[in-house]
Amino acid sequence: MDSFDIFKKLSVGAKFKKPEKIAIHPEDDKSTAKQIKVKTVGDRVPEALSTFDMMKEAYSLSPVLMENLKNSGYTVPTPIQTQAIPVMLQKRQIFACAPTGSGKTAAFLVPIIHHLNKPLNKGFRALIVSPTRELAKQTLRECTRLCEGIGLRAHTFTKINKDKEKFNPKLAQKFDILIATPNRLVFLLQQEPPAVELNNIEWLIIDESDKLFETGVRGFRDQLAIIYKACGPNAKRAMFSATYTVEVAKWSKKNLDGLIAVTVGNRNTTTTMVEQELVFVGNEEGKLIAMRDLVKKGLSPPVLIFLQSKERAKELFSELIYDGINVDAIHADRTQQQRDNTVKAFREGKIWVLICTELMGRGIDFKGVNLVVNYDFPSSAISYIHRIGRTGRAGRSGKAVTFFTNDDKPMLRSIATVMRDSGCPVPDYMLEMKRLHKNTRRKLEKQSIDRNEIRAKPHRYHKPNADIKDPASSKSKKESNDKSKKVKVKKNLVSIINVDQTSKVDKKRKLNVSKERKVVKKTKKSSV
Ligand SMILES: Nc1ncnc2c1ncn2[C@@H]1O[C@H](COP(=O)(O)OP(=O)(O)OP(=O)(O)O)[C@@H](O)[C@H]1O
Repeated sequence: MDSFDIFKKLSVGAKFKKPEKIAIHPEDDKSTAKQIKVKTVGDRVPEALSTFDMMKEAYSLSPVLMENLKNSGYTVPTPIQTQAIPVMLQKRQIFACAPTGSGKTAAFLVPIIHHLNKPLNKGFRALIVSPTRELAKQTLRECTRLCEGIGLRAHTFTKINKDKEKFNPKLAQKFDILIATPNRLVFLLQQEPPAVELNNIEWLIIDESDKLFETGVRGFRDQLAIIYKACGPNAKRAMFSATYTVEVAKWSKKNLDGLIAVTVGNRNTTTTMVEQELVFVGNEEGKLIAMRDLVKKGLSPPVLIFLQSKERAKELFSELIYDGINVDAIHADRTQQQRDNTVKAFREGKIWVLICTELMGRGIDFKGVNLVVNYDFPSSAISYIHRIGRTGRAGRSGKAVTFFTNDDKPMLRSIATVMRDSGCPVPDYMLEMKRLHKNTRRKLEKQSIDRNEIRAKPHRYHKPNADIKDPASSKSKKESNDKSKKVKVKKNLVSIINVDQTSKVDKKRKLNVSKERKVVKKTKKSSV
């Protein structure tokens, strides 16, 4: 029996039957469409659209915009679009919650493009706030596509053209729509004089609103307060997200006059298009074995692999690149240019497996991702929903595999509950596990688990799991450090031997691995 057979014996992974295909469009399948409930709360809710043509008749949508929708392949509105578009076309403020990959971007872009109508040369009139630069760029692409032939121009800030961003009223006047991350925007707003003018904003869209309301390290909430103030009291606001949090709902109810809340399907569930699997892997070595087994069985690219930190993303990259997998990694330690290149290469199919952190967990729309692997267990149910939502988008099916170890037990119940609520059968024992107190859960969500390094060789001196006694744990730290150094040196020798047998690109990437390993060792703190 080899190590993999042992792993299989140990595994209590739950394999789930593939969900039935559910229609993204009401017309695709009338019976299933009825199951996608669109709930609204608010006064005088506008009639939902059943076709895009209804917008032309009821709201005189421009033929060019209608044509652009058609050219994007949008022939029938998705459930969120059926309701959010008419709400915004009537200039009502909205709080919208709809599953991942269900077309929320077009749901807010179409009404703002309609309202802005044509370029006025008076600067930004609509602002879309996105949590990451990658998402901002993606939204810019969709916006540019939908604005074609209308003359409206959208802009996003990047670090690369930092200098050009210095207050330049002429440059800013050419643009109508600004798509920005809160960090960058607040930085520019706080320049003396402000490097960006938001006085004319008519629509303020907060994409991934629950993320931006998190009171995290970056203090998104404080940043949003600065942005709101800069936009002035007349800007209409719209909040969009795939996940619901009480904080955003309460804030919206209190602050948005005439609010209409729109919810598609059940709150905080995953899309039904994703087949979900939870796999117990014992410990960190088990994860690598399980990962290699997935490869052995045959991966169907594109594949996304999520890790909890940039250090771990680098470590897994170092392992998988040796296996000859067409892999790359994206995380906060890479330059903006490197991140852009990696995203582009993955979109173009030049990279098949992309290792990433929470940075890519939200909003990113890679076409046709077949598999999401949660190599590290997500820190919260919300994170799980967004991560696995990178597959099963726009009516396509997908698969998500989540590895867990003994260390992940405390959060297992909440993920299992999301799976059950999304229609996946889960073993009863997971649902019967102890429910964590709200405060404990929040604390756990904020701190990432201290995990052993990802390495092919067994960890002779790894942190012992609760159930496994490690005979080496009593040895002095110095001794174990010395031994692990020896293993590292050996591995680097192996990499040099392999380099000769590979292509030029692989040679370069593999040689970088040794350098990256050293950096990983130094920066052991966990962040994306
Ligand atoms: N009416 C439509 N018909 C067909 N495809 C659509 C339609 N609207 C949007 N799409 C496509 O669906 C995919 C997902 O859309 P989008 O990225 O807006 O999802 P989302 O709801 O914002 O997801 P997330 O919550 O993950 O950010 C995109 O590829 C988009 O082009």
